Amino acid sequence: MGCTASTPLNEDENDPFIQRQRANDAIERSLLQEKQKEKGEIKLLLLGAGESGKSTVLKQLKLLHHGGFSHQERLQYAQVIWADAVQSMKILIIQARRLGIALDCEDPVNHTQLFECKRLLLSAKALSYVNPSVAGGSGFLNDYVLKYSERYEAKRRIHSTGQVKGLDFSQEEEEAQEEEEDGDSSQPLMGMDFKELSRDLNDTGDAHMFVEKKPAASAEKKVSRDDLAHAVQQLWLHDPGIRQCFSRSNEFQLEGSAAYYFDNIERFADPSYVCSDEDILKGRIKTTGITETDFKIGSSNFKVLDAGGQRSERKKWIHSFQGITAVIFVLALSEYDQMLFEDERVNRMRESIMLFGALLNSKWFKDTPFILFLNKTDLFEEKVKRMPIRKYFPDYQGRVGDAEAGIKYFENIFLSMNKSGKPLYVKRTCATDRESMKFVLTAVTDMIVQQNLKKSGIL
Ligand SMILES: Nc1nc2c(ncn2[C@@H]2O[C@H](COP(=O)(O)OP(=O)(O)OP(=O)(O)O)[C@@H](O)[C@H]2O)c(=O)[nH]1
Ligand SMILES: [Mg+2]
Repeated sequence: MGCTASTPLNEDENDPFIQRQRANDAIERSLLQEKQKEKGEIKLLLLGAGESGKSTVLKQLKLLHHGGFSHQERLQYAQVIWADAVQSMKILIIQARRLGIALDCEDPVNHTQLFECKRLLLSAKALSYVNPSVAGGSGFLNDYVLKYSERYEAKRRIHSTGQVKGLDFSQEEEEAQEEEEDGDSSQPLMGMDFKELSRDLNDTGDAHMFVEKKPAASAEKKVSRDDLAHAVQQLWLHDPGIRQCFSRSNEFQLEGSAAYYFDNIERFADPSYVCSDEDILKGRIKTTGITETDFKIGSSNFKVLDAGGQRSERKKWIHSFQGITAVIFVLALSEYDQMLFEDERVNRMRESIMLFGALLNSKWFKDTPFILFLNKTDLFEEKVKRMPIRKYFPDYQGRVGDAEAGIKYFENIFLSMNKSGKPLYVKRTCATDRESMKFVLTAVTDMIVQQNLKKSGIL
């Protein structure tokens, strides 16, 4: 006979008290497991202004630790890049007119072929070449229409105060409420079907994109993707005015990877094209909300949160501020001469400086280490050769074309924002480059693991 009392099993199971007790035990056990899991988990939060490269950093982590991209993602990016390539070339034509840049393609007598390419392109509806379900469904379509909508742009300007916005969440919440009450600028487009969206993008309301209306007779005939790709390529390679306009793209909004799209347009013209890793790193899909991705790095569990960086997205950030092990703030160094997409009166670099200061010194991150990625170094090194930093930051003393002096200058501005003297690490990055990012991300994740172990008293 053993010393533990054995009770008949059937009697126990029917006893409501014991049943309740067992249910409670199970709940407690699972809460404890959850807590233990969270305790060991490292939470990294990617923050920064829109287009700074946060999602590209996440993509590099996926390549390193998540087995890369899914087939679905490869198909999705092929659709999105194709539509953006066509739209970006249209933008260059229209902006050249606005900036008074002479284009060969406007000359039907001496440049008949280029003229025809331009005509084809301006009459094409970018969205009608996209399979909306593969491209990301109605969410993508809504975002796409808003991105290129002249009417929405005008509304953005009217609504904006032109002031740099920090992290006054109560104010952001109020504004969101107001927008809802007087009809959120983005809402009327939500939930519309593809045909309506496509029409909306092409009607006279978005006139600056579609100044040249095609004749009714040719409206029925859809230009083939190959012909459209050829038109983009010809304009890119053979119209010097297009290149000149491209070199002034800091004066308007253009996709950061537009040159890559044009250089590779033939590949993207194939409707069944499956994107390479490099294509996905160069492609852009704006993040809305906050995505969470789990990684197993060495023996540590990481949760990486990627937040949408545009102003309208920032009111959602606060929901992810708790329990963060480290913040990675991504800055696009090359954007010192560009204005925000959300408000073309605000310099992107200045917005990032203010945003960084507000986050670094906020009560939420009092004890949280920050890692600053000085990103887009490749674009920055090219840009400083032709665009003086002093034009936008008058107190800059370095030589024109001196990339090192330029990086140091901005780095010092960011370091000087650190009021509490808490840990702040700086890394120079080119988030689209696999080799260098492998190195940077390995160093960063190792450092975070070490610090986390120290903090929890294990080291
Ligand atoms: N040349 C170059 N392009 C980069 C670099 N980092 C990011 N990009 C490109 O910049 C664009 C925007 O990058 P994203 O990672 O989507 O930016 P984001 O910060 O996630 O933007 P939001 O989601 O709007 O907040 C993409 O086309 C990227 O390929 C870089 O270091 N060099
Ligand atoms: Mg993003």
